[in-house]
Formats: sequence, structure tokens, C-alpha cells
Amino acid sequence: METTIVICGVGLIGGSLALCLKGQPGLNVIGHSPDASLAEKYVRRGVVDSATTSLREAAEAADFIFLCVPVGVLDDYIRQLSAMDLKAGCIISDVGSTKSSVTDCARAADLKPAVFIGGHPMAGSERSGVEAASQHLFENAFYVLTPEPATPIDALERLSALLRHTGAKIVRVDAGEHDEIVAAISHLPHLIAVALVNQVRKHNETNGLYASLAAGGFRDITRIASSEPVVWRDILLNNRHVLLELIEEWQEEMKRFAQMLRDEDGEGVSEAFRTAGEFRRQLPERRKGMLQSVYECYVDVPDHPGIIGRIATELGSRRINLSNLQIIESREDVPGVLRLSFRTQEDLDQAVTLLEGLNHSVRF
Ligand SMILES: NC(=O)c1ccc[n+]([C@@H]2O[C@H](COP(=O)([O-])OP(=O)(O)OC[C@H]3O[C@@H](n4cnc5c(N)ncnc54)[C@H](O)[C@@H]3O)[C@@H](O)[C@H]2O)c1
Ligand SMILES: O=C(O)C(=O)C[C@]1(C(=O)O)C=C[C@@H](O)C=C1
Repeated sequence: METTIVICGVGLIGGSLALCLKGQPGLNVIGHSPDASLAEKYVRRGVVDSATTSLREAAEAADFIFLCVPVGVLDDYIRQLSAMDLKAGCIISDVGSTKSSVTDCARAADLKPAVFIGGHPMAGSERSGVEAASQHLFENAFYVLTPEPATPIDALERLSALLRHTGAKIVRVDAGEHDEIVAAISHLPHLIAVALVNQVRKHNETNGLYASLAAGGFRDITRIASSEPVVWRDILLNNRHVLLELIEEWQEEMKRFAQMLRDEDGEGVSEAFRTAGEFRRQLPERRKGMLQSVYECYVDVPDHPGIIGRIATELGSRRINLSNLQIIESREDVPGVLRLSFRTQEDLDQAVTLLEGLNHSVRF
């Protein structure tokens, strides 16, 4: 018998989930959007088997419903679903970046005979919309589920089994604990990236050299400042209580840095870099799909015509596979920097040996 999966909001995350499930034997993937032109686009791009603007029609046929919309509209979806004639055993899940409020809402709503289990894939991108969806987005990432003590174990097992198609590692975490952790490792970093970019943007209004000289460091720490504004508005407002505490902690951290600079405490500054570097090196390695290459190095390239082509050719002739090549800066008066990305550590190691042998300066 066919299993019907409904995905509400086929954007970056909903679309990536749809691509993992569509085409698997016995699965029928239906996209839902209240906007007819979007529903039509989901089908045209081949991300879902069919699409509809009718939530009731899709939901009442569903074995699984995934809510992949901004956090601010999740509760409204839960309430609408609670008024529908859902199939017995239907599993409703979501992919929202916060878990407490949606879990509370689902507990309060009468969803029977359906079951709600909160979810959050710990993978994403600063891109958005169905155009950014990728079948590989969740590969080897963690996929958090937040079941409650009353969640039937067979429902949890059925959801986990379905999500194995994503290639992600399923972990169970309490919803409140989840929100505290992601505030520190995801929400605060997004907020800081945006504040940093806006600080530089203001300086740049009076001196355009700020933007011109911004190189790898600024780009690396601020990539996520380009994330989707509505999605992030909802996340930050929803998790504001945790974030407000973390912002205070952050301000203390900045004050400590300021004091070290005032005191010309070089030992303190280098110790902060040492402990941060040590912790960062211990972060679990994640071999992910195509949206993120982890094996990267930076190569300084003098502004000689054809140099980039020569580097790519040298790598290719030794069968070292580049997964991405990005020119970070290249102008007449500024030496260029290339960011080279590889899929494996082995390719990266071979590339570094080769490029250093050719007298290029390589950094990580
Ligand atoms: N972006 C990430 O890195 C990331 C990672 C993990 C989880 N999430 C979570 O996934 C969810 C979706 O985010 P995304 O990055 O895929 O965003 P997205 O903008 O790519 O997709 C959002 C989808 O929701 C639809 N939508 C937006 N507002 C709606 C409304 N009011 N009513 C109905 N549909 C609406 C859009 O049409 C789109 O299909 C969010 O809850 C977000 O917190 C995001
Ligand atoms: O890689 C990115 O661009 C992301 O923003 C992904 C990211 C994160 O902060 O790590 C963003 C939001 C999520 O809910 C989960 C993952």
C-alpha cells in the first residue's frame, strides 16, 4: 500500500526533504502551498509528485505531514490540522528551528487520531526557496526529534525509519534543552553575523574601502547574515527568552576582550584564541552533501593572467577532484585569494602538497 507524505511549504528544507523521499518505492509525495503559483512550481521543478492548495484535501489523505514553514506559522497549521479528519496513526512533524512552542501547541491541540513529533534537521543554508533544495542537504547531519513521554514508540519508530532516507543521524532531545542549545550554536551566531555586517555597512557608507577590502575572514563569519529574513525573524522572536540571556553573556565576553586590550594583555588574548581553536578542532567532523564542502584551503595567487586556470589544470592532471573553486579577491592592486574545496581530506592533503611544491602560499 502506498504511503502518502504531505509537505507543507516546499522551500529549502521542505524541498530537500521532498527530494529525499520522492521516487522511493511506495512513497507518494504531495506538496502544499496556499499559493497556487508556488504549488505549480513545486511540480514543475519535479520536487514533489503532485501539489495542492487545499490543506484539507492533502492532510486527510496523509500518512505523514511535515510542516516546513516558518516557525511563526507552525501553531496556526497545528490548529487547522486539529479541525480535520486525519487518518488514524497519521504522523505530523515539523522542521522548525525551535521546538518548545510547537510541542506545547501540539500537546494542547486535539490532534487525535494523529500523533505529533517535533523535528529539526541540523543542516541548512543561507539560501531559501525550492530552488535551493538539495537531495544531499541532510546527509550525515544530525536530525533532532523531540518526542514526549506520551509519544507512542511505534510512531517514533515509523518516523525515524522514514527519515533514514535523508541520510541524517536521528537523535532524540528534549524540546527545551534543544532550544537552549540551538540558541547558542545557531541563533546567536546568526544575530552576531547580522550585527557585524550592519556595523561594517555603516562604516562603508562613508568609506567604500571597507567593502572592497573585506576578504575571507569577513566572508566566513558573515555567510549566514544572508539568510532568509522572515524565517530568521520568526526563529529569533520565538526563542527570545533564551537568546536574551545569551546576549548578556556575549556582552560580558566582549567586555572581557575590551579589558584585555585596555590592559595590553597579550597573554590573555592569545590564550582566548588557543582555547577557542582547541575547542573548534574537536567539533565533530561532518561529511555533508553538496551545499557545504568542509575540506577547504586558501591559496594566495598573484594577479597573473591564467594563474587560476593553471592551478585547476595542475590539480586535474593529478586527478585531485575539486568540489568548488571561489575567487575571493582579485583586482589589479590586491593579490587574489582562491578558496579551494574538496570532498575528501585525502584530496585536500594531496592538493596542499602539490601547491606548496609549486611555491604557492596555502592557508586553512
Ligand atoms: N534555513 C535553514 O538553514 C533551516 C535549517 C533547519 C530548519 N529550518 C526551519 O525550516 C523551516 C523552513 O525554512 P526554510 O529555510 O526551508 O525556508 P524557505 O523560505 O526556503 O521555505 C519556507 C516555505 O514556507 C512557505 N511559507 C512561508 N510563509 C508561509 C505562510 N505564512 N503560510 C504558508 N506557507 C508559508 C514558503 O512558501 C516556503 O515554501 C523554518 O521553520 C526554519 O526554522 C531552516
Ligand atoms: O548552514 C547554515 O547556513 C545554517 O544556517 C544552518 C543552521 C545552523 O545555524 O547551523 C541554521 C538553522 C537551523 O535551524 C539549522 C542549521
